[in-house]
Amino acid sequence: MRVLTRFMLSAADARQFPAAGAPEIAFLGRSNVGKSSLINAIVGSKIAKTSSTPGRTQTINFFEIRRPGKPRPDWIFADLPGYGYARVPKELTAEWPKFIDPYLHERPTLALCVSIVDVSVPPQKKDLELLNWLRHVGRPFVVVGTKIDRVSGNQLRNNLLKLKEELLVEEVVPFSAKGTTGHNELWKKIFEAAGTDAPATAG
Ligand SMILES: Nc1nc2c(ncn2[C@@H]2O[C@H](COP(=O)(O)OP(=O)(O)OP(=O)(O)O)[C@@H](O)[C@H]2O)c(=O)[nH]1
Ligand SMILES: [Mg+2]
Repeated sequence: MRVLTRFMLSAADARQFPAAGAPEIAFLGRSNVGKSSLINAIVGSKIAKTSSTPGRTQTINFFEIRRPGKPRPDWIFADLPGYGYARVPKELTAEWPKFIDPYLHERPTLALCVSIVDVSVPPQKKDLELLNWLRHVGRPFVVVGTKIDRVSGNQLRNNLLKLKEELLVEEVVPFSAKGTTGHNELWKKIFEAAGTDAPATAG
């Protein structure tokens, strides 16, 4: 889908969050799982910095997303720092719960958490921990299984099944940032969760 994007700010602290506005979509997952790439893929431009070095995104980065012709932003996308990567400085890891917890607890306009997992590796304990955290906070979430371009056929089916079993979810949306799989499906979830006024269309 074609959208216009605007970088708002990077917040390293709850006091720096932008004023709540349009329904907000948060993108969460382990370090290097592909959060920033997923955002770039669905908006069709490189707004979020990606890197093969885990721990690249260390702040919550906010973006306004607007459909062409709309006077106001339709959504705010929040690219969250990855968690659970041991090689980032220890102080920073210690900061994460403090930093993300107020966001998940208090952000009034948070409409959907997109919880991103990697289908090319077995389900990880950290993935389940994040979902349980979201369940505890009571935030709606959708699980997206990214990097499907790295696995094929049967293996993909098996990995998706295993993810559903171990993460205790009914659905994992297959996705690739290197192709088009899952993009429309994810947009549909965003429209539904945010109560946006028109269905997502392809293209
Ligand atoms: N093959 C493949 N590689 C991907 C996909 N999505 C992301 N990657 C790669 O995975 C690496 C990490 O991607 P990022 O989008 O920076 O990951 P992130 O979760 O934002 O990382 P942090 O911000 O460090 O937590 C990069 O090398 C990407 O090119 C995908 O769908 N397929
Ligand atoms: Mg990132």
